[in-house]
Amino acid sequence: MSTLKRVYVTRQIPPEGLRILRESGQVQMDLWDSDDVPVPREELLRQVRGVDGLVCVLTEKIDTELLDAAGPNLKVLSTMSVGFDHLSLEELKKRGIRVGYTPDVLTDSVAELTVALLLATSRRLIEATHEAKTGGWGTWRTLWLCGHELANSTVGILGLGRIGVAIAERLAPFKVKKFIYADVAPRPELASVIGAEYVSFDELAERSDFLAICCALTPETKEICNKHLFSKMKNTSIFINTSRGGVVNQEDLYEALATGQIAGAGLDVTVPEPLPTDHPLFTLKNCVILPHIASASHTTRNAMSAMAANNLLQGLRGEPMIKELHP
Ligand SMILES: O=C(O)[C@H](O)CO
Repeated sequence: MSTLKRVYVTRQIPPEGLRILRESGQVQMDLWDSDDVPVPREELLRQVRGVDGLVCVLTEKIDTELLDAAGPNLKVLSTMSVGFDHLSLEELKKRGIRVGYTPDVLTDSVAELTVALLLATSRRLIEATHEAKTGGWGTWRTLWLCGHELANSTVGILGLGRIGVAIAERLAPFKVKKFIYADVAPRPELASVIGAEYVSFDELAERSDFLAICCALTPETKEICNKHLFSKMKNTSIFINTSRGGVVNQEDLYEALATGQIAGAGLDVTVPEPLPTDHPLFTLKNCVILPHIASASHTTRNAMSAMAANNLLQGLRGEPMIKELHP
């Protein structure tokens, strides 16, 4: 009888992770062999039947239905993501299923992209290239395409963790005057790295010239960025979200951008994803929307896939994982 553990991988993850799984000699792996199309739900429910381990990405909802379909053999779930709002943690815990995820390895890439998005939004780069390409570039004009600069600004971070610190470290050389942050509790150790001041949620909104959203999506943070927050922000402020779309009330954000309540927004994440091309946010010049690419560098995606594979194998061996979520 084979001692290989049965594993299903819900996406063609980057090569490093697949290599680790294939060469482990530990698993018999089935794979949804596409990166372009997520595994259809029906197919997923069929494929997970009786598996010992599952590697997923953030497009798969790991909920009661799926765990019921998998059955009692399932002992380890490994998600190739730092975010875990697609997982029913309570249900996983109840069933004693161990959960691996991939923090840290993506911090640099996400921080880098956040800075790029912030600059693209505040200095109106997308509008500017569009104007240059489509004949809007007349004479040099004194106030045309003026944006907002980081020098002497106050940068606010909602949810100070590894990524927020990494963003601040990258922004500091732009001569930011002050970093402030809000969170459920002060994070003195992390804050001291970037000299950030702990403030209330309202103060964060009122004082930030740039507001970077870095908190996880949880029931507490769902749509926490809504008209209350936007109404307290300055009309010169830039709002940047690279965490999860669900932390923002998009109708309220649209209103704030369309009425000039805030100056601009850069979003790498939306609800839903993909955001329909006829969504009102796409009509706004002061809203830059990216298709969830914050961790999308070759190095990082391979590192995430390797970590997801190693987490799974360690979990199946009953060893500590490199990065395990303890719900
Ligand atoms: O949760 C994550 O890992 C990011 O959103 C995608 O890399």
